[in-house]
Amino acid sequence: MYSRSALTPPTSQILGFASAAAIHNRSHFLSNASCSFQRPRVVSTRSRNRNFVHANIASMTAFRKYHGLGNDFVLIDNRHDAAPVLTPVEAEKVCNRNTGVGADGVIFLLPPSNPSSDFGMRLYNSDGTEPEMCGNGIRCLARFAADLGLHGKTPGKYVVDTGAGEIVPEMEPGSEEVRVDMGTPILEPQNVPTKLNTTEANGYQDVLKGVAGRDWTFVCVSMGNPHAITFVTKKEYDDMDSRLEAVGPDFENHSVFPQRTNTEFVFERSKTEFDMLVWERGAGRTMACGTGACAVLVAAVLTGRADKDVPVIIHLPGVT
Ligand SMILES: N[C@H](CCC[C@H](N)C(=O)O)C(=O)O
Repeated sequence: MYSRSALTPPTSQILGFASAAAIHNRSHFLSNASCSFQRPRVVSTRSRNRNFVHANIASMTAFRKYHGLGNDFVLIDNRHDAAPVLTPVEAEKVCNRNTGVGADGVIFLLPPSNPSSDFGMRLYNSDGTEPEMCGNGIRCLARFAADLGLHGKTPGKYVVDTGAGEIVPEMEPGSEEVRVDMGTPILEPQNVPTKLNTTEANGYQDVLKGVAGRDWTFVCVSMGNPHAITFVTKKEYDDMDSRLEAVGPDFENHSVFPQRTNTEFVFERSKTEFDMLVWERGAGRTMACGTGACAVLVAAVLTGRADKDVPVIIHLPGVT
């Protein structure tokens, strides 16, 4: 569940998380086999009536696993090089939940790209594509940096270069919680980007026709990455939950979203409580989506479903 402070001028997004990320910070290792990326190949052989297990481990890449409200990531300390140590294809293999470590993405803690920042962040979705920003991901990055004993120029915060500009996660001393101002939402359709006419003159909404067997009214918002938000009835919400894997890609890859899109299906319980189902660009169904939660709040305010000065709660399936 996201506890969401109200929109504060200039409609920046303070993303407070009701339940701090449960942090899994046991170090793990990935093997980089010379010919292709594989996990340590563990071969069980039978010899002299005993089972032998050989781990074929070539070079190693240390990582730690973190999640924010179930949105989980492999984190790699990549400060030694401005380029991620894994390729998108290798990252995709790492994210595979059957043959890899399993994650929604791989996040790289990079050296800063300008003197005013402390670190850089790049990430690959589980399909190997690279998004501009990740709300839960940057929270996990902040915890990762703190667990590594790293400090920013200003105590209690890290200034991080991202594809969406400088983002500053903050950590209360001694607290597990990481809060982050997600910046100002982008609403101009051409900058989301979307070909839908979700302009202010059009009430920030437009209809996408003929997807998953019906038409949908969308609000489109960028938090550095594109989001398409549609408000549905409880019955429609539950129906979408049952067929999200089947139809999610139809929204994600629709031609009205030139850079694809994250899609949020939202049921309005009240002006202060919403249920959010998300099909993420490049990651599919995830338990939570930080930029998505921000985009949903913005869409609710723009359509009069929430008051920008009143905090709201966004409920996520499977997260209590
Ligand atoms: N899949 C997203 C990036 C991760 C966003 C989400 N995990 C978050 O917490 O904001 C995209 O391609 O835009």
